[in-house]
Amino acid sequence: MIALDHVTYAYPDAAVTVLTDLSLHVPRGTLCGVVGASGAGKSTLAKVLSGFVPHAEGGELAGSVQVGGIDVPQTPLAEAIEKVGLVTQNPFNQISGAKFTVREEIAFGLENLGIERAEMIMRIEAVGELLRISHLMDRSPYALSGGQMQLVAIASMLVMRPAVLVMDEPTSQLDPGGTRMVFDVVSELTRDGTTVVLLEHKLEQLRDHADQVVVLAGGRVALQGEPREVLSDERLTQWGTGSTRYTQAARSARDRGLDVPGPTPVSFDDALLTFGRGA
Ligand SMILES: Nc1ncnc2c1ncn2[C@@H]1O[C@H](COP(=O)(O)OP(=O)(O)OP(=O)(O)O)[C@@H](O)[C@H]1O
Repeated sequence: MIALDHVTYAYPDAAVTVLTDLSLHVPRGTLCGVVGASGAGKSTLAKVLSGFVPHAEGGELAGSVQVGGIDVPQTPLAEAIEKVGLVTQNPFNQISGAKFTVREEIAFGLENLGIERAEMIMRIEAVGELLRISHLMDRSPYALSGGQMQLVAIASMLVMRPAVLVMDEPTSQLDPGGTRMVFDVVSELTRDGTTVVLLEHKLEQLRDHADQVVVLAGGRVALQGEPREVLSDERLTQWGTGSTRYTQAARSARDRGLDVPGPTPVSFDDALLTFGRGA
């Protein structure tokens, strides 16, 4: 469903490449988490996957980018958007600026897709309930809190039902309850066949929800695999991603000679099982 092969990219007039000979394959219906230090190129990868690079930002892109059945660099952005939805890091940038209410804002993409009115109404109501924003529908998109705006930005993408969703830190402005809800919604979408790439710093959430995790470092995929294995890898510190408090606690216990059985825990649930108090 996603096949990037030997992708190299530099922004216009930049002396160095941000992505260098990067290859990444993600099967359909997978929730793929991407982690990496600040500046590792996560947002750039999101823009490559969705076509904003190079279509909107220019620059030099080499290699092959196949996403949701299309060759992204060869497909006009307006068409690519139908297949690959991008939730940007800053929801304020995603608001169209052309609509007076949240309902109209969420309808904006559907209008461009030519979806008929009854279907549009049905989809908007459904996404409003799913993300618990039905009560905001008549508000101005600019009279929302950062977290509410983030949910509206996510709703605007989900409502178009793209085959692939790329989400760049979609829960950065949400409280823990909102974060859990978004991760649960996204997991549910993958069960229905949507492929999701989630660029994220919240390692515990990725451990609990992702099917696979990718570490970006030096413009390449440094590591890719099962979430617990990847997120407890000792090299994460050297790659600038850090580790969760549960991983740190287990390591420090081992350093003091204590017996911490099994694989290193990453999340609270892992820690419960590791210390024998699970289920
Ligand atoms: N429009 C641009 N023009 C030139 N350089 C850019 C542009 N956008 C990003 N960069 C550079 O590309 C590199 C990767 O940036 P990117 O935003 O992709 O990293 P990131 O991993 O998403 O970081 P963060 O976690 O801080 O969001 C950085 O060195 C950044 O300065």
